[in-house]
Amino acid sequence: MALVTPLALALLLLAFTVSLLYLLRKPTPPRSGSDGTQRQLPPSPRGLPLLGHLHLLGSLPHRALRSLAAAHGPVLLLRLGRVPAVLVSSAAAAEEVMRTRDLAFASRPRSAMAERLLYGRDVAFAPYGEYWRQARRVCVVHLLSPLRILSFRRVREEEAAALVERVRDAGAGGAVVDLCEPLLVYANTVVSRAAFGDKSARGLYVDGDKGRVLRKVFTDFNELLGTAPLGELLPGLGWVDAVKGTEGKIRRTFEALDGVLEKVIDDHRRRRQAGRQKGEDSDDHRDFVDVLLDVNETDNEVGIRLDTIEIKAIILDMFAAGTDTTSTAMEWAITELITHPHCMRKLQDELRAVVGIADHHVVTEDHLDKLLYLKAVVKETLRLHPPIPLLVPREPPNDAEILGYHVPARTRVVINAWAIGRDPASWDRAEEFMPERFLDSAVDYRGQNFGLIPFGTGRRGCPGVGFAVPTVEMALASLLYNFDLAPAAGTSLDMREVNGLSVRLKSGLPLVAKRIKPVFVN
Ligand code: HEM
Repeated sequence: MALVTPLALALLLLAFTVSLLYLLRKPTPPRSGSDGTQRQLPPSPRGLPLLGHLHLLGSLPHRALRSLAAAHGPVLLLRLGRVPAVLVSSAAAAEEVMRTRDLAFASRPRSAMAERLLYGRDVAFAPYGEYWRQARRVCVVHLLSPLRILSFRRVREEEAAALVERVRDAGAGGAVVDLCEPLLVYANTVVSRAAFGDKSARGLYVDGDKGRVLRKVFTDFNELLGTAPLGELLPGLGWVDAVKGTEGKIRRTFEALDGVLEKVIDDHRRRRQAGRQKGEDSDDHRDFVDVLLDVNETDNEVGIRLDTIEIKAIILDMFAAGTDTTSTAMEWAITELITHPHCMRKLQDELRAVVGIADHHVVTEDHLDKLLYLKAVVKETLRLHPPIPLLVPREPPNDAEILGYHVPARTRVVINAWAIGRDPASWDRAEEFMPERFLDSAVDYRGQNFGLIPFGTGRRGCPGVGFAVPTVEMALASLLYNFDLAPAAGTSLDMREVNGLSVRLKSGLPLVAKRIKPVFVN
């Protein structure tokens, strides 16, 4: 996270100096509950005044937090600047938060960034309550239902074919391609076409200056959502965000996105009006904007009514939640396969066996059900590299409990899915990439197995799993059916991570893509 300017650094150093004096004092024992009764708080490592435990997070908090949990236990009380937080790092503790006491932990903390960028009316950051219940129902029942997801099958197949062509063209003559770029374009285009429909999405992703500017706006949007403003964590430092330009960037990004959404919604309204006059009313190819306008215009069975701002907020949520996460999962899958050539071979053998080898053969979604090793590869990738390693924080509005520890009301609850996925208590040879572990196993990521929770679970679990998984599988199958991927001669992959809205590869994924067979273009 690019949070620190020289000015902020000076302030942090000052805080450190004050803290050194404080360190000479005895640590404070855990305090009682908010109503004054004595209840046992989770253990808490020694913190610093002002910063609390913020300085311990480092640049990759999921890693630092796993070390803290190893030293102090699976449920820890931390203070991130002025924000109290409980860190959950075991499957048993996660199960208590997301299943046993799911209702108590079904709210989210307030995020000033999300309020600014998502109109304070989205789903993912909304506090638990009537608005969230209704908006989430719209997502689950209307936008992301199995039937709706199936209706985007053609989008995924066409975009996977376009991805293959893009990689073929960029890698012509043995040129090195940073695969992260085409994978992100693929994830973005699939979500854009589902959200806006083919016509409007094509307008957004045109090549040339306009397309580039818009892609940059969406990149900034994801980057901002992955940033915690300093002022939110440390009292009195809100002005630092203004000085370093975050405020201006938020305003510009918000205005640009708002303009795009206004135009797309207006176009849809006009087209729908014209279609109604012609008597057209087909549900087959409705995009998200159409579906939300239907909810907006009709009195439906549960009386949900969305206004234009809420429609814009929900659409932006789909971009925020569904693009970086999906492309990150694909990046890590390819990275692990390249560093485990026997797994790559096994997957490519499976692809040839299922899809066939004739030149005109292409991967379609009909093949996905038969690609069992591919499914195991995706699960193993999400176990070792959950794209959002600390999930999305929860916040109990009232006093609550985790594994017998008292959790005071409005404490932020952070679940380290990355540490849980690598916990030797749940996994044999936990640090190793072994897709075979899933071949004869019913374990999956849909929320019944708390050792594997890349999508969270319970009331706030990800409603986009059914959209994300075929998107990831189609791209991986199409790429690995068509290309042998390898680092350029004399280089190896840099597997270091960088933190953001999702945790991605720091140096990208520079590869040579050697065509296995002529790419068939339909
Ligand atoms: C590999 C891809 C994805 C991953 C790893 C992922 C992960 C997550 C996680 C960890 C959460 C928070 C869960 C919790 O608090 O228990 C979440 C929430 C959410 N995700 Fe996903 N997601 C992915 C793709 C998608 C897609 C494609 C969409 C929609 C098109 C989507 C829509 C949402 C929404 C709307 C929420 C908020 C749910 C709520 O707060 O009620 N996600 N996702």
